[in-house]
Amino acid sequence: MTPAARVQAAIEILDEILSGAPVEKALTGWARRSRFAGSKDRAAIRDHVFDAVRCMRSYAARGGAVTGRGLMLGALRAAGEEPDDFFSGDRHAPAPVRDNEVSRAFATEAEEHDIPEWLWPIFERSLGDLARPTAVALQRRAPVHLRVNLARADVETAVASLRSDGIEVVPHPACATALEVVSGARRVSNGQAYARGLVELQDAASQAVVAELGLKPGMRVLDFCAGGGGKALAMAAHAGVQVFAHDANPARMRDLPVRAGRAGTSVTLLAPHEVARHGPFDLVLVDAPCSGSGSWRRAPAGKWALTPDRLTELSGIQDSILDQVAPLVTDQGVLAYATCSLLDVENDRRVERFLGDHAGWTCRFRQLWQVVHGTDGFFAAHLTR
Ligand SMILES: C[S@@+](CC[C@H](N)C(=O)[O-])C[C@H]1O[C@@H](n2cnc3c(N)ncnc32)[C@H](O)[C@@H]1O
Repeated sequence: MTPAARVQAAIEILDEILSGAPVEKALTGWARRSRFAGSKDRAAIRDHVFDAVRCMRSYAARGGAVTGRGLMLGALRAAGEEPDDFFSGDRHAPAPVRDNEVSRAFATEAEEHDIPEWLWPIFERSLGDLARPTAVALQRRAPVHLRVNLARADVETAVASLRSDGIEVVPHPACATALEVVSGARRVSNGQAYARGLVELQDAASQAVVAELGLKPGMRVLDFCAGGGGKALAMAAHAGVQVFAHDANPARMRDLPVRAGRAGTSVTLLAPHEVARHGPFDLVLVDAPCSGSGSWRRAPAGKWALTPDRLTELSGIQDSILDQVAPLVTDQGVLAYATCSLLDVENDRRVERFLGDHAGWTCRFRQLWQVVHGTDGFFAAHLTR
């Protein structure tokens, strides 16, 4: 496909997304209908689409319309490309740019920085001086991070194995197990290092959240919101730690046993009615459902789907999960609360609410990992009696 044909494909996919289709579904639907496209074409089109969803507001302003065409026109202008080189009207290329398809000045800072208008005051209050640089970082692609699975290999062995797969990495400062892929990212999931369980795909801040838990041999820990099990697996890589996993939606943990097997570790899945009978636990991790604002680079549609009502609803869910798990923690144990959110209403304010309602508990650790420091945005607090 020509570069212009890739732009035309992105326009069609973006129009589907703007009509309400989920991003992945729109991309796979297009790929299924377009067997002529090679893997490089698909990857380039995917990048166009994700870039445009990340920068939906600013590209629409630069492109003059909230349409697939407007977004791609805005994308080319933002990148300093000459739109006429792509919008040529040639076969498979978009039609030529019309006189009324002009760029306009940004109406607000939120528009310029691709944050929903209603959220900007909360974003600014939460991040202070880092609000603008964080919003800019969220407009860009996320790096690919790997976790070295210490249950299978040390860092040197994993790096050597990745190199023989054609993947170059550098250590990431957020955590001793974290590597950042500098080339060959698309080879990771088909490589030997991954197949043999030496590495897992996991953001460095997610790894750092687990590294800060102070896991020691003999501990029994519960991952209460285990989902796909990224953190449960990272905890299970610690020798002598017994990991239990639970999720309100157990189907989300479906792949966890296979992933644990590949990693040479073990995680015991608990159905909701089994949790209390296995408690209390030395550590309960609540990796809570949240806005996902810290990972909007990877899942940018979440940025536009969030509403004030949903944010309020999430706070209620976060509070009720914390209340529910507090009795599952041993007297000397730790309740670790984590979110991949940058917003104070999901982080500090939830901790303050918990401490206000639960006499005798204190917060002995609190940290926000910042997107501007090269990881997803993540928050963690350790609550003890
Ligand atoms: C942020 S995700 C977890 C990600 C996962 N820990 C990881 O590292 O891959 C939050 C999870 O919480 C689950 N969840 C939502 N409400 C819950 C509840 N009331 N109790 C337990 N889990 C819940 C969701 O199904 C979702 O899988």
